[in-house]
Amino acid sequence: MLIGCPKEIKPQEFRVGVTPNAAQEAIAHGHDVLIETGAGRGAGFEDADYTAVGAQIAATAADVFERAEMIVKVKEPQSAERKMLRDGQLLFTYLHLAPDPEQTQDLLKSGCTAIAYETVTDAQGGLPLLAPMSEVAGRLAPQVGAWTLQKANGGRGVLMGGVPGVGPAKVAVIGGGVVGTHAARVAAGMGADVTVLDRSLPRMRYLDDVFAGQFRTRYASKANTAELVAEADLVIGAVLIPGAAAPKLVTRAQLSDMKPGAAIVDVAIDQGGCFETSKATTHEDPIYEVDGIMHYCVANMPGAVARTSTIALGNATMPFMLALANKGWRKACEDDPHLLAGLNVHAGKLTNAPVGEALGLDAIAPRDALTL
Ligand SMILES: NC(=O)C1=CN([C@@H]2O[C@H](COP(=O)(O)OP(=O)(O)OC[C@H]3O[C@@H](n4cnc5c(N)ncnc54)[C@H](O)[C@@H]3O)[C@@H](O)[C@H]2O)C=CC1
Ligand SMILES: CC(=O)C(=O)O
Ligand SMILES: [Mg+2]
Repeated sequence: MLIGCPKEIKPQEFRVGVTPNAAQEAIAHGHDVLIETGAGRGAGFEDADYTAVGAQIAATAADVFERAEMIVKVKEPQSAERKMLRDGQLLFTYLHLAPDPEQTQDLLKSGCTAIAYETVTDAQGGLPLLAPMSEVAGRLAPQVGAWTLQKANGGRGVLMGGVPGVGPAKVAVIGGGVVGTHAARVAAGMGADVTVLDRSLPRMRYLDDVFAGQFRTRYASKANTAELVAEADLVIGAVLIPGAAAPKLVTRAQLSDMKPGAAIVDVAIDQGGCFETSKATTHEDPIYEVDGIMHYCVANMPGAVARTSTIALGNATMPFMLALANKGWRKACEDDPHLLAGLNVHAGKLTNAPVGEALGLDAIAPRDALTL
């Protein structure tokens, strides 16, 4: 199979979908790999690193989209990229369709087969292709939250760890999954006073067992969430209902109960965000203020640490990319229900129920798409 990897064009997105290591493995399996010139540079990989393992370099994205049977990317295809997708082409990348009706319509119209990293599952109930970027975004969240809290950025002027004689910042993390756990660990490591809110008792038992003494857990009832949000210097949004639009857990009215200059980092923004006042921002202009509360809502946070993120993502996507290339998408999905769970669009049909529900569109079962 010819595997194509264009350069990412989302603003300030420096990751790349195929690493030289992944290219080398695909070539060893008998496939061809076509990389757009400069695609890896932001992550520290030069064209020569790809040609050294036998990959070809394309001069333009158009060339990659025209020739490749499977496109492997990082971020959802942008409007210009969607115009280049064609009938029968396989797309393997993050999609985040639930909050994005325009992209959904374009993918349906293109006739492509699109497998979304964020809805591929594993046997433990996890999301193996979201997890590495959730680890990165989780660990970045207190770092960007600490920066947002600085006075020059409109924040309250509170230092995460305090100093001797002055107490630390209070941090509330809503959602104790992968993002939430890594955010809580780093915030606690910075010396902050951290509480994680979740609705899953097994998850909170796990967190309590492993992180007792580092941070606390509270059940995410409306009342507990309201209380902790009002007390917090920094609130980190980290909830997920896989595939679905994020539930809105903090209303605009609640901002007036918060301390002026407190900060919100809504990591769940890629699924629409869990604060009513969240709207996606970019690394170029990451923060904005609503009712005295500073919001950081960058939908591709891991792009800021592109080298770490690219290698971590490549480690996770490589076995799935190889299965898709070796067997073709139908057989690969037939053999692996977890990869099948990643199928979001095929032949003009939506194949993910939570996305359909979020957008008010019909969705068919992914297994039924295998015979279309
Ligand atoms: N902005 C960015 O750059 C990035 C965003 N993300 C996003 O971060 C979000 C979280 O991802 P993960 O941690 O991997 O998901 P996860 O599935 O590991 O964790 C989500 C947690 O939310 C909890 N939850 C669900 N509904 C809740 C509610 N109403 N109240 C409290 N807790 C609730 C679940 O029990 C679970 O523990 C996702 O939207 C993901 O796409 C991930 C990576 C990068
Ligand atoms: C998960 C995601 O949206 C990202 O890594 O950009
Ligand atoms: Mg997005």
